[in-house]
Amino acid sequence: MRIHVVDHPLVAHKLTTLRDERTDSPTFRRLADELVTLLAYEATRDVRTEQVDIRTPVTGTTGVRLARPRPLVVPILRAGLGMLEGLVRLLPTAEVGFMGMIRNEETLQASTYATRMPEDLSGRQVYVVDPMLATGGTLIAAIRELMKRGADDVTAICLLAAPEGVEAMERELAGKPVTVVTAALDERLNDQGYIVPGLGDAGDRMYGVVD
Ligand SMILES: O=P(O)(O)OC[C@H]1O[C@H](OP(=O)(O)OP(=O)(O)O)[C@H](O)[C@@H]1O
Ligand SMILES: O=c1cc[nH]c(=O)[nH]1
Ligand SMILES: [Mg+2]
Repeated sequence: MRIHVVDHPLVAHKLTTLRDERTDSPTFRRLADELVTLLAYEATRDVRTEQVDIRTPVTGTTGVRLARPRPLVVPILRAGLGMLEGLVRLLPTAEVGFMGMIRNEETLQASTYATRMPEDLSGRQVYVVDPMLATGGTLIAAIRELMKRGADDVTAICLLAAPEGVEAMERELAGKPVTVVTAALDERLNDQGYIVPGLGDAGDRMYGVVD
């Protein structure tokens, strides 16, 4: 597994406002959208392309376009939904699959309540988006499901990652073709499994508190 922490002043600036408890939901959603677009630049570095012959108004030339099969983007509901548009804007040929997952706040175990994506992902590049990589339970389960369906190259784009979650992914997905791109690797998890300093509950901050 590869991890890439994007070190860029614009990313750091936007992330600081995102973390700030005074940032309201509309601003939080806008910043999450902007941040995924910046992270996508790094995350799509190895997106597959094919050569194409075109004519400019001046001459013929050879360029590239996104290859088939199309990449698949998978937001992990709820909070991952806030990162979807920012990514598909840059990957116009991508298809979109959905996974609804929830972490039990007592046991910290992740469970899946909805899945809607192709059964056969053989040969597909998949981009999973979820703002928070905390214990790693959610992302590990999601990536296992994608690989069970045949995905051969998975990139996870997160806004924040905890060292505990990165270690769990390295242990559980050792040797798998997985890359994690994140805006920051934070200090640790607290006793409730929240990332420190973190930004709180990403889903609640985007969409409001659910009982
Ligand atoms: O790495 P983990 O310890 O598994 O935690 C990370 C998960 O927790 C959050 O989702 P949550 O369960 O709060 O669902 P929500 O997006 O509906 O709020 C977050 O968006 C991740 O999916
Ligand atoms: O800090 C955290 C950890 C898990 N999920 C969140 O939304 N925030
Ligand atoms: Mg949540």
